[in-house]
Amino acid sequence: MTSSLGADVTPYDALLLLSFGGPEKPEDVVPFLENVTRGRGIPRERLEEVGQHYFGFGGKSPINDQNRALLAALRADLAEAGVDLPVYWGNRNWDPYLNDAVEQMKADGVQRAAVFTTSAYSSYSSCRQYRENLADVTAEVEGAPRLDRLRQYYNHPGFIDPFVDATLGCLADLDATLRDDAHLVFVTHSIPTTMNDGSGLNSPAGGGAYVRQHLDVMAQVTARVAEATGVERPHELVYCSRSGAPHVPWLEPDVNDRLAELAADGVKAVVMIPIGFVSDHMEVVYDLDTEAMATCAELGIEARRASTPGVDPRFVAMVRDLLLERAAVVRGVETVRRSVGALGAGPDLCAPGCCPHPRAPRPALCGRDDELPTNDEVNA
Ligand SMILES: CC1=C(CCC(=O)O)c2cc3nc(cc4[nH]c(cc5[nH]c(cc1n2)c(C)c5CCC(=O)O)c(CCC(=O)O)c4C)C(CCC(=O)O)=C3C
Ligand SMILES: [Fe+2]
Repeated sequence: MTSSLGADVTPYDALLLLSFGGPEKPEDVVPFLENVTRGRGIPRERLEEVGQHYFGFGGKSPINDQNRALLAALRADLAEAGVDLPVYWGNRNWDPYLNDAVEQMKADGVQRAAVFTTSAYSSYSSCRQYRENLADVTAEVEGAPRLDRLRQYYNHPGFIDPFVDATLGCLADLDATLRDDAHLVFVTHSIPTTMNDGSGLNSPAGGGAYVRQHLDVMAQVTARVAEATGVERPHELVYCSRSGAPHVPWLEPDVNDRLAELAADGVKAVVMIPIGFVSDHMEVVYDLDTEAMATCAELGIEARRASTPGVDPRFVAMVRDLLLERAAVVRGVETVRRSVGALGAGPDLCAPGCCPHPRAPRPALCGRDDELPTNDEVNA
């Protein structure tokens, strides 16, 4: 994917990769879970269960190595495109922490950084919570660089195209007798239904954006796969990784429950497409590759799991595209905002009150409701 945007990243003097973070060894697991769930009322049993998922993988989440690979790929891509920009990496919940990255940027004299998050969709957990962390770090680190979060990219071709190819690869890998009737099972992280209701609130898209955005991605991938194979396949969106108290409704159906229904309906093969995840997180390697795959084996369903974008060159180039696009916007230069599907490119700044905190409002950066005097002129 070549960008028509050139290589001018002015006024940015750094790019920050902002991710979730994950444990790297058994001793990390409990403190990591404490970081993630502080003040969130997740039942003890659920935490123990999730801890077991991590211990089952030697206490190491795949997410940090995925980010190290992305960091290296980003640096190589930028260098090759003639973009001279340092790239930093910080996590919300584990080392290397966001605060340390911002301290380092400050020490290096960075004035204004673009921030790419490893989270593609709108919702409190996938968008505003990252913006709250940016507000926190800006408040905590005196003289911190200004931080501009890059827009949502769930419908950018650099995110969609790798899923299309990954799905085609899985179909090709299935026995020819199963291929045409295989179901496309799109999977994302479940969230509380109230969190989905608030997702995108007050923006032109309206509430419920989390699910709507996923349905749009599903429609795109399904149509492209049909075009490439000449076969229209049944498809649907299901969820994994539900947590929280049992009486609180979360998005359903759970992938395992739905697989059981599909088997009962005579479905013999599925391709699971983890469109909720930009790379192989614990949810992908445990909830899908371990648990859902075991469910399929029990049910006699032949299953494949499509790969995540990871370090696909198109996904990596997308980050550069978003960066150059935003830099052009800030400079007041007309630019193309690439997107596919029905919903259009998302805004640079979030709408006031969108994706609200489930309990108590907190300052968040990169919105039109910033309580801190940043980003205002971007929107002017
Ligand atoms: C929408 C969404 C994404 C996708 C967007 C994004 O990527 O940000 C995401 C990503 C991730 N979630 C992750 C891990 C966890 N999430 C938890 C808890 C929760 N997630 C939620 C939602 C999401 N989560 C919610 C509504 C909760 C309930 C508590 C709360 O309201 O916050 C818990 C607590 C235990 C549990 O309850 O499961 C853990 C350990 C990891 C790291 C994985 C690794 O190690 O590879 C990643 C990438
Ligand atoms: Fe999560």
